[in-house]
Amino acid sequence: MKIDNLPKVFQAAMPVLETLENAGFEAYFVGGSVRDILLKRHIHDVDIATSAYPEEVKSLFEKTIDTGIQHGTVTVLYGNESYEITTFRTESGYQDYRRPDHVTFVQNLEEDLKRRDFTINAFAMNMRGEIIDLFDGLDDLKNRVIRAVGDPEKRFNEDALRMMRAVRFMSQLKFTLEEKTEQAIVDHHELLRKISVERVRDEFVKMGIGSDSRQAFQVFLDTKLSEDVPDFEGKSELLSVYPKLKFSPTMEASFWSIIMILLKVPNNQISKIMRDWKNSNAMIDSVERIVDFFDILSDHAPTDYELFQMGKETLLNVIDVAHILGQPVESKALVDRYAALPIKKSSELTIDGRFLIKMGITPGPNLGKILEEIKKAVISGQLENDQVAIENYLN
Ligand SMILES: Nc1ccn([C@@H]2O[C@H](COP(=O)(O)OP(=O)(O)OP(=O)(O)O)[C@@H](O)[C@H]2O)c(=O)n1
Ligand SMILES: [Mg+2]
Repeated sequence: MKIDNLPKVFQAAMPVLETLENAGFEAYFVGGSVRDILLKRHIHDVDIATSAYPEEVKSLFEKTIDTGIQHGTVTVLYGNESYEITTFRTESGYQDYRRPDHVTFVQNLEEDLKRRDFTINAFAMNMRGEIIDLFDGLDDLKNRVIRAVGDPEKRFNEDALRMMRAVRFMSQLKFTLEEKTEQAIVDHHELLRKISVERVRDEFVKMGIGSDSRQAFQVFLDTKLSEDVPDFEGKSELLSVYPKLKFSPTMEASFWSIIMILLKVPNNQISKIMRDWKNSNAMIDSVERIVDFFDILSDHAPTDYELFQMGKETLLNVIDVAHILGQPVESKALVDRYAALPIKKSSELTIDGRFLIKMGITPGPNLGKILEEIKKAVISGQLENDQVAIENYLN
């Protein structure tokens, strides 16, 4: 099979492959980008595999970074892009179920593709757009099946995170899980405990916001993978409720907020669960805000001032969450109202504290109150955002 008219991301990388081929090496696009071009999905980054050793790759390009040189990966900066170029390798002697503790470079593409997790992730594509499919991945793509390359038990023992990747891809791609691959997860789910929470979390979130999260969550439960992710109060209820949701959240913060709302987690305990999953402080803050404003929106139509406080991003998240939880909100009206607010940020006020002091108001908490009152009046349209108007208003 051959792909004509390769998308721009591949075109831009052509000179890199060409340089490697002209120097007598083999070079291919591999991994998710080849899968995604075959599925006509958006391609976010392209990975390259080559028969050249890392030192040889480095000698061929002007700007390189030693990304993971002991594992064979060099990043090449070319044009405005960067490409991870990895020497063909096998991975033997996995010890911690996470990373190869020993990689062996090989001269042969087949060996490299054999070590990969799923047939749909084990394609290679050369410069001419020809697809190399050694494990019938094209059939699996057609039948929309996630199937391990070779022996699934081996693949999961090499890297237990792959079990989470399996359910994540089910959700993202709306694929089903091949029987033996699923059985191997049932038999080995507890290996997931050896993987860092951060890596598990990233897959968990991708599963939660994928387009078929219901089906994927169900398999996540059925295979008992769910027993090997951070434990928290209400986890089992959550996991059984989630597949019943009709839609998938579109954003990571919405996903976590839905979890908190479904579990009725009090706002002051949100950070505990979020921290168990090793979320960043920024993510924790967003989720707390979304849950707060979701409560407000459930209670009454937000005032202009509340809309201002929410900000565009939180508003979109709250709408996302409300939609999925089946709570009717007039999302277009809200977004339009937000867009029509006289100011979107406090810094857009034409006056500030210093202006008020110059007007003779004494610094202190009272000044803050007056400033806030002016802001409210401007936001609600009672007062023009204009220095003279504000001066008159205060006198
Ligand atoms: N645990 C893993 C992770 C990756 N891979 C291989 O390395 C490729 C690139 O990995 P990565 O970028 O993590 O995943 P993608 O499949 O590209 O998915 P995404 O679109 O999310 O990047 C995968 O396609 C697969 O061939 C693997 O075999 N086992
Ligand atoms: Mg990738």
